[in-house]
Amino acid sequence: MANSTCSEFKPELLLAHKYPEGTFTYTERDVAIYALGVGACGQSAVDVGDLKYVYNENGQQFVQVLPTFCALFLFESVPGGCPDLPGLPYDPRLLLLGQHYIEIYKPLPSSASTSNEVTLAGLHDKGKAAIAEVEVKTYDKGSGQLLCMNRMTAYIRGAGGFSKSSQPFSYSKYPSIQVSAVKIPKTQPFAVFEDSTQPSQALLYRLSGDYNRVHADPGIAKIAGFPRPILHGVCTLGFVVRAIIKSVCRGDQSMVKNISGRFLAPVYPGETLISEMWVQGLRVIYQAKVKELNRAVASGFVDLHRLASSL
Ligand SMILES: CCC/C=C/C(=O)SCCNC(=O)CCNC(=O)[C@H](O)C(C)(C)COP(=O)([O-])OP(=O)([O-])OC[C@H]1O[C@@H](n2cnc3c(N)ncnc32)[C@H](O)[C@@H]1OP(=O)([O-])[O-]
Repeated sequence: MANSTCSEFKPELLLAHKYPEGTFTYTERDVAIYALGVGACGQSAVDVGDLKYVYNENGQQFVQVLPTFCALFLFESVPGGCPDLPGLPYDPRLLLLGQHYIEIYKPLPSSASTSNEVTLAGLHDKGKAAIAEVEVKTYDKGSGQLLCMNRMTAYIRGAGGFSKSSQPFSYSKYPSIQVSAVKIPKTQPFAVFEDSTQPSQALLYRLSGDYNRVHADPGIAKIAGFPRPILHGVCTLGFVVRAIIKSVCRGDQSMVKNISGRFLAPVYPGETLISEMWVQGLRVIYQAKVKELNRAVASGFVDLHRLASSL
């Protein structure tokens, strides 16, 4: 439950809050369902780049894992993406995903049991909204190795104003460089990738464990201020990163090191996404637009371990 009974904000209570450790166990079936959820093979069942994420193609022993699969590790510990914030009551129906950041330390196994350590990484009073940042470190239970880190930035409309407006509360436990807003270059993009989401995209994506009702329930979507259910931000991110792997990494998903996304406007299932990419050293800057509206919906960067030799 994303709720609390206190009405007065007590930062010390919130910052001292201990979140329970979560366990997330997955199999190759989960990996394949996730890949379908972020559009793999959505345009062609024999897509040359995508089939390996959903099928043991060419006798490959294991189904390959998309790097954005990491985002799922958070939802076992933070159901619906609504963090428990003691002392700071809010309406979970008004919460949106503002940003998402991922660091990948080890290649993701195609099946594993993981333990997930949850901490509050940031809290900011923006007046009309509160911003809560939840960090999850994921360990492989078998080897004890740290696999990845997710940091979700929840933008909670209507929950701001909990501190003095002359000195708005702001706490962050990580360097600001990790979230620096990207500047979209004025030059022609290195690559542009178009992909359609399906009308059922959010209903398929949620089966991977991200069950926030704003993505499925028309009534909840209306209360949240949308004419119909919206696509999960991390689903949009999955589409974009898959496009970058195809267009810049020449299909090699192991090149991806860090992923950062900021969600600028909602995407409705069924809309067409256009991902524009610019390569700057080992960083790929991207912007995703909804084609039908020519509207930017997400921007950010993907850091790579290396560049493809054919670039
Ligand atoms: C979580 C799980 C549940 C939900 C899942 C989903 O997937 S939902 C689907 C996926 N998500 C979506 O579809 C969400 C799509 N995005 C939106 O609808 C809007 O961008 C918004 C409602 C998040 C903010 O709009 P607005 O007009 O209310 O904002 P403003 O421009 O007036 O700025 C106010 C302050 O907030 C800052 N700030 C602004 N934006 C962001 C951000 N994204 N991120 C972080 N921070 C942000 C900005 O810098 C400023 O601070 P400053 O500079 O004063 O210190």
